[in-house]
Amino acid sequence: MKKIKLLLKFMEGNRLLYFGAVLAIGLSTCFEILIPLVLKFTIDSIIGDQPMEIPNWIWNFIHANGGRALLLHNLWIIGAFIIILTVINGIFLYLKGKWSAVAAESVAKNIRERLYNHLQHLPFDYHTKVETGELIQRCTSDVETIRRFLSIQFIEIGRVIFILIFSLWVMASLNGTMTLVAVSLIPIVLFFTLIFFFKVKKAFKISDECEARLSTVLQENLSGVRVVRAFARQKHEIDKFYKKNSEYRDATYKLIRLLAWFWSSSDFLCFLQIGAVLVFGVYLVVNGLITLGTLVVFISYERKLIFPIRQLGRILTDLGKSLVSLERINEILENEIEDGLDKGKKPDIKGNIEFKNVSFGYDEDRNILNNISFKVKAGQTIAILGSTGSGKTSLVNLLLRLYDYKEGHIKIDGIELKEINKKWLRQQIGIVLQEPFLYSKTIKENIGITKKNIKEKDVFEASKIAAIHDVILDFENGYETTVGERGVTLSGGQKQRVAIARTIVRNSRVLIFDDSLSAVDSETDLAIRRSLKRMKNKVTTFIISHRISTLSDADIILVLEDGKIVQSGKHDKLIKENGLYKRIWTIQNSLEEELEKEAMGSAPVA
Ligand SMILES: Nc1ncnc2c1ncn2[C@@H]1O[C@H](COP(=O)(O)OP(=O)(O)OP(=O)(O)O)[C@@H](O)[C@H]1O
Repeated sequence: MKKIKLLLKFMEGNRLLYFGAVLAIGLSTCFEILIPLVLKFTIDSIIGDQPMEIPNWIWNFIHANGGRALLLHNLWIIGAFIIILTVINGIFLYLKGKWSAVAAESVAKNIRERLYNHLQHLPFDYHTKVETGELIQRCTSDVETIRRFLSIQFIEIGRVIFILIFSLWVMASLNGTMTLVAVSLIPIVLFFTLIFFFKVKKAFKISDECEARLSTVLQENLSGVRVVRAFARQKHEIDKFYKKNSEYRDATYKLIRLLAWFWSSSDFLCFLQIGAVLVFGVYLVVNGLITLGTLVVFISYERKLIFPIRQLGRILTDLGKSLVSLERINEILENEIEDGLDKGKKPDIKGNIEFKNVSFGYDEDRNILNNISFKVKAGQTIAILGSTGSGKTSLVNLLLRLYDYKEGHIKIDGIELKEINKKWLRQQIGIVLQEPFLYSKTIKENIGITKKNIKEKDVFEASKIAAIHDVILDFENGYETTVGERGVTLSGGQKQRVAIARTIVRNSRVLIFDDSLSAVDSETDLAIRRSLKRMKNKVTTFIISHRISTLSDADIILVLEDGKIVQSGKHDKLIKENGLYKRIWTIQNSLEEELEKEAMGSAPVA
């Protein structure tokens, strides 16, 4: 019931169109029902000599225009009348098809827009947990299933109801006993259909889930195709795909077997019912209990009645499928959107940041960050070093309020972070993510994507700071060079620098580089950091890096281990302390020395 309500909610704004479609199908059914009655009248009262059981005004009309004799000698008039009825029936069927299709398209558009809108507002955490392939399937295939149901089957339910009412009413008025025979197997067909509906619903769900798993494998494989190639994992990936593909095929086979079994056995029941009408009807005609015309009406109504009832199985199956799709869509919509995204203070951020005894964990029972405290003044650079998984990204994510801290305080310019409007905060703080994502657009569009009406000179300026301007100008199409999906036509370092330019162009007072200089060489890294220092505004900069040379000239360096600050201070102080910083510095220094020696040794003697 909840799902039906949801469906009706999605239909808001299109209900009038659906009402029109239902009306059209009702009128079309009336004309469809009328045609066998005209045949009965022709067989019994024009060709035969039965009394004309027609309304008086029709009788008067026929009588005034030549009577029965005229019709008998001009049977084409009856033929023409039947054609007219068929054409009117066709017009109503056309209107029904048109209106229901327009309404269904509009509903599907509504659902897609609602889903997309909702996905944009779900918390960051949601997107780190769900599979993209699964989401894509829900936004496409599941919406399509609902669209198809609403456009075709939904209205068919109305048709079945109309046929049932009109034909039973006419049949009962013609002959009660024959009507009982005509409907004798209908409860069995209906029962059979309903049982089948419940069985098949489960099979459809399994098949859909298998399809989703298959899309996920495909999507992951295509996104990570370069990793697969680099690690020569093609066989593993192909095996994985084959497995999911076979599971999908098996689930679909099962479904098809069920459907085949249903169609064949229900066909048998339907023809048995038509046969019963035929045999019993012929018996009644032979014994003069009903007319031949009445038998023609019963046979033609029986076909009109029994097949749509059998079709009810298909309709209910599709209804079941649509309800499953609706449930899957609803699962997304039921996720709460990010809390208070546009609520809170919108201070003019200067960049003084303080962490005071901050603790945070993704799960209730495990802290990722413990008792973190430090202060950074506007314009200073703070660097964070730590082993993998020590909590560096988590720490800067807190600053953007992608997650909220559990304990302690984070203050920006003295204002508690939780009081600041999330949307505003994210507009004020620029972050270059660990894995930069570039759109399939030109480099210029990629850099300017976060700012409206951006000026070309600002794009150039940002690119110069990111040390990518000259590289871009060297490309044949310069800034108009289209970047392939995920930026594959650029090198890792170039991609990182375009992403840096994209962040710099926003003129944020706080910048975060989450290991974003890892793919650039030391010289470019230095050039970028120097340009950042020369920027007009005082920018508070967070740099996460594993490379000591990137961190060494920071005003404050934090060393994280297991979510705790184990060392902090300037480079000169830290290299004197025994600890992680000194260890990494020593290793990196000796590596560099070795590389230098190797380079000297291989240099040609002048
Ligand atoms: N969305 C999440 N849900 C649950 N746990 C997470 C989530 N993101 C990160 N973690 C866990 O939190 C811990 C810290 O992760 P984080 O990404 O902050 O580390 P990091 O120091 O930035 O690592 P790296 O240098 O590898 O990027 C890890 O154990 C990680 O598995």
